[in-house]
Amino acid sequence: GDARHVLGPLVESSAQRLGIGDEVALSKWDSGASVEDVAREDAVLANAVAQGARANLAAADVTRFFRAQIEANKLIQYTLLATWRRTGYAPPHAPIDLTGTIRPELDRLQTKMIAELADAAPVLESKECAKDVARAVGRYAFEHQFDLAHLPVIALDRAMAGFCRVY
Ligand SMILES: O=C(O)C(=O)C[C@]1(C(=O)O)C=C[C@@H](O)C=C1
Repeated sequence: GDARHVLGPLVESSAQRLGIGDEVALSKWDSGASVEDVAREDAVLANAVAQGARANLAAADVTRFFRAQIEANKLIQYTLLATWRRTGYAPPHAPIDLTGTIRPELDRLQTKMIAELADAAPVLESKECAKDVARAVGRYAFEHQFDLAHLPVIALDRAMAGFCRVY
């Protein structure tokens, strides 16, 4: 139905955002910086609320959504870093510029996600919101042949849990 149509792009973008989390984790492995950067989180949320307002999205809906996106990103990072710490090494990679390259990439993706959030806004009013979201993630997993217990899917459920007003 309609929910399926409008939630698909948001789920795809959320998965893309989590994929960038892999890069962020590698940069933090190299720099030794903490996963959590509260000042950056505040900047991400403030920017999202401002962009959301121009798309007629309520601050509460935008904040709840991007908070969950950030929490899911940290889940990915903590899991990857712990895995690398246990083995003693991370996958080989070229130097990563978090502030010059990765965060601007997250910012560009966010602009796209605000538009997708606006397209999906009618689902917020549905009593089936949470079910629709859970099914949208399930469809993504099925299409990509990911097991539901696979970390990217677990993180995607976490990331999308902020979409609905009640989840
Ligand atoms: O930019 C970072 O340093 C990230 O780790 C990414 C991110 C995010 O999801 O936007 C996640 C955790 C940090 O607390 C801040 C922001």
